[in-house]
Amino acid sequence: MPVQVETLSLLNAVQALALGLMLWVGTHSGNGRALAAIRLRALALAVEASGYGLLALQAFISPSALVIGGNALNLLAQGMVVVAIRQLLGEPLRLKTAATIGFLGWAGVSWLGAVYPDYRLRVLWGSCAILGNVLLNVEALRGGCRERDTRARCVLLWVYLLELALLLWRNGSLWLGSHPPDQVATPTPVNVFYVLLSGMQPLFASIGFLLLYNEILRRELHDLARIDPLTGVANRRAMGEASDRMLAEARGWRGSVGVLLLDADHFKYINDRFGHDGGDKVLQALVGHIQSMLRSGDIVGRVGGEEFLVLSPGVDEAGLLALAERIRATVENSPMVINGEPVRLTVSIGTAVAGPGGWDMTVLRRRADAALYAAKRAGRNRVMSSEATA
Ligand SMILES: Nc1nc2c(ncn2[C@@H]2O[C@H](COP(=O)(O)OP(=O)(O)OP(=O)(O)O)[C@@H](O)[C@H]2O)c(=O)[nH]1
Repeated sequence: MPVQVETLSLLNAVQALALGLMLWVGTHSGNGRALAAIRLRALALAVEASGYGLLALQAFISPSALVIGGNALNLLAQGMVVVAIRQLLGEPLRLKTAATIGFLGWAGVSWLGAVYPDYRLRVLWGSCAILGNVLLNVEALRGGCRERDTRARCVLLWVYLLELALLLWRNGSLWLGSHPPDQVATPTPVNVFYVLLSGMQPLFASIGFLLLYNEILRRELHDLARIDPLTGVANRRAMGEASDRMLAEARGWRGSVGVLLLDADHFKYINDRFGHDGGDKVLQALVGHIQSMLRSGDIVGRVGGEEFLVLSPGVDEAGLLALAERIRATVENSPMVINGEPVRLTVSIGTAVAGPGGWDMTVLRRRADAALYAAKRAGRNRVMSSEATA
């Protein structure tokens, strides 16, 4: 069945335009980095559609205008996709690199189309520009097929891999074939297949892009559900998951996990004196002090209003008491200034160590809680071990 490049291009233009419109309208309300990236992708599709539109109208356009205009639109759309993917992933945008690739690609292709016409060199030059953009995308998506929760990155990586294969095949057939065409509109099997597949590419890439958007939103939701919004540390739920993980690991290699339960002393007074906002600032500063004392691998989380849990793998009783004492002393000796007034805060800490014979987090929490209660009763601003209060 004879297939005309113009007809295919028209179909591609309609498809890219429809996809772009759907993405644009579907994300029109709302703000944020991810939505902005989708809208940029939608605009890129509209630009891509214009490129295919030019190819469909080639009978009415001079060949050099087609080369100059068509490639300008194509390369512009590719540059926009590079930026959109990077924006979606939160990677550096590489605007300058994308613009340089686009400009050099367009200038070379235009030269080899209008001034010194050479179709094979023109395709090769344009392919190098496409290769540059694809490599930028692959770099942003790197590692996508390694982890289970980054499957959408993997899908997009495959789409770009197929694009590279298509480029290779097109150039190979041009340089090695016996009767190479002299422009993309010549209806040779290679050209028809190239326009057909490259026309489907926006569809595949858009689906991949939406999958990626979904993956990123899912991860953001996952994180949001596990972060305390006031202090930015793990919340009770995340600490529950972290303690299960840590205890299971330590149990595997017969190690230990230290548990610190820390409560700000007389916090009600701070709220009464400085207001709830002032109290919030004190809690944020307190978290900063705790974090400054932790080793890598230790985790702090907020498990109550002014109550924090620290998990420290691989420590023994003495090490844990030393860590607790360092935190207590740091808080006591670091006066904070709220609304221009100095605030002295102290904390009470209860400790417990998980090890052979005691791996149950509920029991550990209860022991640390009892030690904390003992520290409060003994006058506050002190560390108590569950061993001493057992
Ligand atoms: N600013 C602020 N205050 C909070 C927050 N969550 C809990 N609180 C306050 O923390 C105070 C806790 O008071 P209490 O449980 O009586 O304990 P306390 O005054 O610290 O006394 P002790 O623990 O016995 O030393 C209450 O006033 C709560 O309103 C919060 O997110 N922000």
